[in-house]
Amino acid sequence: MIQARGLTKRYGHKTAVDHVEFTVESGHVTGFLGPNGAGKSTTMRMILGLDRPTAGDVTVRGRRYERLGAPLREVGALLEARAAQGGRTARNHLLCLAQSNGIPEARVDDVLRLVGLEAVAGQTVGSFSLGMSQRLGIAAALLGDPPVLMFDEPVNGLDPEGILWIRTLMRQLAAEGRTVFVSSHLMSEMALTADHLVVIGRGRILADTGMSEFIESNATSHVRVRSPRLSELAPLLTARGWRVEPADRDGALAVHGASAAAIGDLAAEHGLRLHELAPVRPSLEEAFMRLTGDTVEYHAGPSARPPVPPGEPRPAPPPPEAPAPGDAP
Ligand SMILES: Nc1ncnc2c1ncn2[C@@H]1O[C@H](COP(=O)(O)OP(=O)(O)OP(=O)(O)O)[C@@H](O)[C@H]1O
Repeated sequence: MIQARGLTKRYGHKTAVDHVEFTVESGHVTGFLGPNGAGKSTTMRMILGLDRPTAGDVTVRGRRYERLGAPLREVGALLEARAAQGGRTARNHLLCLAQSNGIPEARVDDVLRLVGLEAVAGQTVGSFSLGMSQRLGIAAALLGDPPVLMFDEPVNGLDPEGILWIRTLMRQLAAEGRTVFVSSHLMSEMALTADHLVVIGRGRILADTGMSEFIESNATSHVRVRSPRLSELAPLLTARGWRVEPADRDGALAVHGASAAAIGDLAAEHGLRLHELAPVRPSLEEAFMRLTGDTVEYHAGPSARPPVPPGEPRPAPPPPEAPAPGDAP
């Protein structure tokens, strides 16, 4: 279990983490989400004693990191994939870690096998791809067979097979009763991996809740409807008080506030054929964007902005640019 109480970190005038309270329970994969610069890495570094809190504290299994007798046996972490010294072989890198933490040599071969790096164990770490470095970092985290594991962006650089592997591994580690705390910006991946979420924005906790509760309380579902007679169907739907808007493709409608059955019945009553009637569950991405929208510090330009979720007011289009001298009218 990881527990933060009043955890605060200031860098000069910048408050990176602001009186944060949360508990990461064992037996679950807990996702740690937040926009860029929200304070995730700073929090993770404080958990691992790499940064000292300005106020408050954070404990792993009831003790601060620096008070843990054999840290690698208590908490394993992947923070920086490229942290290993480039001149060492993968096996030597792990062996040094094992020897300085009283871990038997046989465990090095176990974890190399577990992460699929057995065949390249004799290669220098500097020659590794990002994906191989990620696997090596995960091997180091698992070396002490710890009950608590933390991964910062673990799927970064992994190919689809690697992503599936780490997802399965994390779920398996949690099923064994371990505490698994993982940050990622990949919402679709997080939705498949985590069952609990801690969400941070501008250094403050915005949510600490189960995955489905988070999605349900921050986004709404709708029904996607396609019909060759949409122009007749749409007014009937709005007359029932259901909110109707164009869906994002195919000329379909997104209907909010009605079940698929109710829409189907209404269409049948009026003899209107339907070509699609599909309940759409809101995604983690949609829920995350709605909750954290106000806390995002670094916005992309308009063309790079993600589509506005259904039901949200759309931003006004930019005013037309004045034609440059010489432009064709
Ligand atoms: N050593 C430091 N000195 C000064 N400011 C820092 C330092 N480390 C982090 N910060 C600031 O603290 C805030 C939180 O940073 P942090 O790296 O924890 O965010 P993050 O949620 O991990 O972001 P990302 O998703 O981009 O990795 C940011 O505004 C960052 O610029």
